[in-house]
Amino acid sequence: MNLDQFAAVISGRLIVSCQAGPDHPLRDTPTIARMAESAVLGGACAIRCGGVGGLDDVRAVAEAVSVPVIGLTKRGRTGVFITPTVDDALAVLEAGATVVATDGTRRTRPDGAPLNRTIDAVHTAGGLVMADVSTEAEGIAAAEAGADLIATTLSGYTPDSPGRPGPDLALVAALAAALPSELIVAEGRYHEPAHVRAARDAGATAVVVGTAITDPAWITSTFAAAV
Ligand SMILES: CC(=O)N[C@H](C=O)[C@@H](O)[C@H](O)[C@H](O)COP(=O)(O)O
Repeated sequence: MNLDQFAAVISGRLIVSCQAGPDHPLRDTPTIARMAESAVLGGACAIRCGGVGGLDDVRAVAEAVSVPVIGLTKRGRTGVFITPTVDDALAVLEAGATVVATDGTRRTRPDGAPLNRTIDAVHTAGGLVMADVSTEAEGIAAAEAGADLIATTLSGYTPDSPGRPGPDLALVAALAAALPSELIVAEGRYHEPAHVRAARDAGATAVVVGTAITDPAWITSTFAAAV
């Protein structure tokens, strides 16, 4: 699938992130695949997956659903941890992803290669790249490096971006203004449909929702708190 085709699939649509942490009761590859199928039934145009479930999750989801998969692996939780090396990115593509999500910040990567090395390798292998950034400057640099999509995924999770309880709509608006011809994806702490609408109004091409759809423990806690 080329970039124009992928853009047509996701424009104005919801992407669902199907992941579960290492100690979560749903941390099981077939369960993640069924979660992805359920998300597609509900209207997800693409599935983001992998994470600590790694390549097994990417493979299983790509087999289970007909929509495109945005795949990633995670190495730890500090520094550059989302699909951090060229080899990781190629393995994600090989596992069946249409798009490889990778850290798009300007921090040193574990293999020492600059971001554009990963982007070029994925492009050569026929894939697309989503750069997960935390600031406007990182998004601009990632676009210059050739990333196909710029996502706000890492806002609140790097030393350069303050933590916050809700989504970073200001970053969505800043990226959309600075990069009018790029695909801007809003991701990170979109917990309500109103947040998703606000991201679209701020200029996001598409919005990724994870926890609020796929983590029953988190969902239960929001109801439990209201009792
Ligand atoms: C920072 C990081 O590691 N984010 C990860 C990226 O894949 C996932 O753990 C998030 O669940 C995903 O970004 C969706 O966000 P939320 O679950 O907040 O809707």
